[in-house]
Amino acid sequence: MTPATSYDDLPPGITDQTRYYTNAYIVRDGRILLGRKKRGIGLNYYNGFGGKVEVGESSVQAARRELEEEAGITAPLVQVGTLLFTKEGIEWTFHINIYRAEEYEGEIVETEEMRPEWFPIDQIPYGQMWGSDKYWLPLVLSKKPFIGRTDFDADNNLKKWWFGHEYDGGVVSA
Ligand SMILES: Nc1[nH]c(=O)nc2c1ncn2[C@H]1C[C@H](O)[C@@H](COP(=O)(O)OP(=O)(O)OP(=O)(O)O)O1
Repeated sequence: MTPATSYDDLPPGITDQTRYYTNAYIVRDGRILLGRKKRGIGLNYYNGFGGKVEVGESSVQAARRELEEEAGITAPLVQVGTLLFTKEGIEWTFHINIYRAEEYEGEIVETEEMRPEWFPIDQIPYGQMWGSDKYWLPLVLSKKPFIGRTDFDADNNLKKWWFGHEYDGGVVSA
């Protein structure tokens, strides 16, 4: 059988190891719910709520579980994008499905992992977020399905990126 990938043919920066993650945003009444990360990679960055997809789970099941674990709420999440994230020194690619919802149930709570905070959508703290989010979060807000790739160095500086989405009848790079 032909292998799915050949090392000779891989695009630069990609390995054949992939790990699956999720990231979810609640957008409601002109505001977006972000969480300030309290531990791990991306400490103190504002982000959506999400994490690793566990064995036996679908991506959307993982997204719902992580939202509940990290913010205490449930929501009818719909996928809006996919991000391939690489970081120098990490040998796998993070495949992150991005979700959004306009409604939620439950009471938003601070957890061990995240401190939730609402931001007006014209005051998103991009300076305290992963460097590529300013390019693709607007696509989440406008519900434009997208796919993208972001390559970071070991110090979390954004080195290269590409986002594609469809609009006005064509596919463009944002
Ligand atoms: N908003 C974002 N923009 C971006 O460019 N990369 C992001 C991102 N959110 C997460 N990533 C990347 C960086 C990070 O190393 C990886 C996994 O992110 P997470 O914060 O979800 O991981 P965690 O290790 O906290 O997962 P769990 O422990 O399962 O919650 O995905």
